[in-house]
Formats: sequence, structure tokens, C-alpha cells
Amino acid sequence: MKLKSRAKINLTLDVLYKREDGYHEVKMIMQEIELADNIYFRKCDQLKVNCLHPFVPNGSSNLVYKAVELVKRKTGVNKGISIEIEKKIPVAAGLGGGSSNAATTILGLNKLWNLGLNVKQMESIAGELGADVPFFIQGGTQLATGTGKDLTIINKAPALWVVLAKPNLGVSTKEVYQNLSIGNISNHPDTSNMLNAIRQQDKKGICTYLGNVLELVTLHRYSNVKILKNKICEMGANGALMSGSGPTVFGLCEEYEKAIQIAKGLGPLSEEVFVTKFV
Ligand SMILES: C[C@](O)(CO)[C@H](O)COP(=O)(O)OP(=O)(O)OC[C@H]1O[C@@H](n2ccc(N)nc2=O)[C@H](O)[C@@H]1O
Ligand SMILES: Nc1ncnc2c1ncn2[C@@H]1O[C@H](COP(=O)(O)OP(=O)(O)OP(=O)(O)O)[C@@H](O)[C@H]1O
Repeated sequence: MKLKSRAKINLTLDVLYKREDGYHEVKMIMQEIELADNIYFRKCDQLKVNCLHPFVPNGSSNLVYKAVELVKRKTGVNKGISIEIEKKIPVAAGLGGGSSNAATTILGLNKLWNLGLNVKQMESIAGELGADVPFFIQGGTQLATGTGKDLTIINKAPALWVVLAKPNLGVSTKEVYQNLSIGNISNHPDTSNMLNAIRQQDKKGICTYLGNVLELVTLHRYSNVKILKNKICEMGANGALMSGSGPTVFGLCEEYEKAIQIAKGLGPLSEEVFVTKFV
């Protein structure tokens, strides 16, 4: 069985306070995009997880391996499976690649092993693997609160093109949260106006209300990310923002031709560039 495992961007990402459990209380709007890894499931007596990408671990430290072990523990099923991940989503980029792979694994095993898990049960298993994982069980456009695991589906967002630009560096999500001074956030994203824009299929509104407080950390630390974001704006994107903890920056465009023009013009500032769209 082959399944697509899609990436996400954050249209808004607000941090409200640091919780007693060390995590941060967030309020964010997550959007699934077409850029995807492929995941191949094959029958096997043992548990094997393979990925040829140099920065993705094989075996037990891969999030996919952890997802299989957790599903087995939760359901009492004791089977093997061989899973191969064909990576296309940049790694440690703020696009949720590993989280998406883990969620796709839960969905895949539910099907292959006839587990009969419903969405809520799958989201609950997903939540034990990471804050971003539950979103990918249903994908689309969702409001995420709590640590990111309390999810509400929003109407389908209107079709927008996305230019993704990843500079040549990876960031640690943990470090970015650790370095955020919540008292220094002067400009919280306007989540409610973004929700209105999505509900009204207002593309200009969506581009206007983009906001991510984690830019305060990553753009400050890596001037290249800031330069890249400015360049995407200057080249005529309708809006631009860093995704998640970064360093990937995205530009939104109403026209496909504009997205392609921006992608071609970014040059050496970014190591990887993709033109993709909202799911
Ligand atoms: C930045 C985002 O990608 C935006 O979608 C997410 O908030 C992060 O989601 P994620 O990478 O799945 O997060 P996890 O793997 O659960 O946690 C990684 C690290 O990020 C920090 N973390 C994560 C989520 C959250 N609400 N508060 C946090 O402080 C914690 O230090 C944690 O050790
Ligand atoms: N299946 C996987 N795919 C990608 N990375 C994985 C996977 N399993 C484990 N990892 C590890 O997880 C780390 C984070 O990778 P990932 O691509 O998920 O980051 P990210 O997009 O920044 O995540 P997020 O946006 O959820 O914080 C990598 O350094 C990698 O070693």
C-alpha cells in the first residue's frame, strides 16, 4: 500500500503562555499543503522502517517506528510491517514532515490491520507522539489550541498557491520555544480575523492576517531567513510568513504564474524551493 504524507504550514501561530508542564499554550491555524512524502507499507514478519534521506534516522528513533510500536501497544496487535519513507518534504524545516509521517502510519495501519479505530482514537494515539501529529489525521484547515492537539476543523480554505523556500539550515523546535520571551511579543496574530477570512473565502484577508510569533526567535537569530521573507514579499507575493519554528518561509499567491516567477527568482538564498498549493 502506498499513501501520501503531506506537509503543513502555519497561517497563524500565537503563543499565549508557558504551561506548568513546560510546553507552551498555543493558538494556531494549520493548513495542509500538497507537498508530500510517499510512504510504502509492505507485509513483513518483523518491524522495519527505512528512509534513504541522510538526516532521517532508520529504525527505532524514526517517528514512524514509534508510531507502529504505539499502535501495537494500544491495540494489542502483534504483527510486523516493513515501511519505506520516500522523503520529499524538507527535514527539520517547520513543515511537520516527521509528524505527518507518523500520522500517516497510524492511518495506514488502521486500514491494513483492520483496527477499526475512529478519528478521535487515532488523534489520541497521535498526540502521544508529538504536538503536531494529531492535525495530520484529518488535515485540511484546522484551528489548534492547547499544546496544538485540541483541534477544530475550519471550512475548506480557498485555493492559494504556495511558494516554499527553505534556507540551508535546520532549526530545533525545542530551542525556538525555549528562546521565546513571551513578554516581548508586541504583535499577536489576529486569529479571529484570519478565521473570518477563511470562512468568507477571502484570499486577500488570508494574506493580510498571516502571523507567527516564533519569527521573533528564528528571524532574529538567522538574518538569512528574514532576508528571504522580505525578498518573497518584494517579488510580489500577496503575503509571506515563516512556517512553524522555521526556517522555511512561504509566500502565498493567487496566480500560479506569480508563484513560479518568485520561485525562479529566489536564487542562492534558499537551498530548496517548491511551488505547491493548499489542500
Ligand atoms: C512549531 C509547531 O510545529 C507549529 O505547528 C509545533 O508547535 C511543534 O510541534 P512538534 O514539533 O510536533 O512538537 P513536539 O515534538 O511535541 O515538541 C518539541 C518541543 O517543542 C516544544 N513545544 C512544542 C509544542 C508546544 N505547544 N510547546 C512547546 O514548548 C517543547 O519544548 C518540545 O520539547
Ligand atoms: N519520519 C521522519 N521524517 C523526518 N524526520 C524525522 C522522522 N523521524 C524522525 N525524524 C527526526 O525528527 C527531526 C525533525 O524533523 P521534521 O522534518 O519532522 O521537523 P519539522 O518539520 O521542523 O517538525 P515540526 O514542524 O513538527 O516541528 C529530524 O531532525 C529527524 O532527525
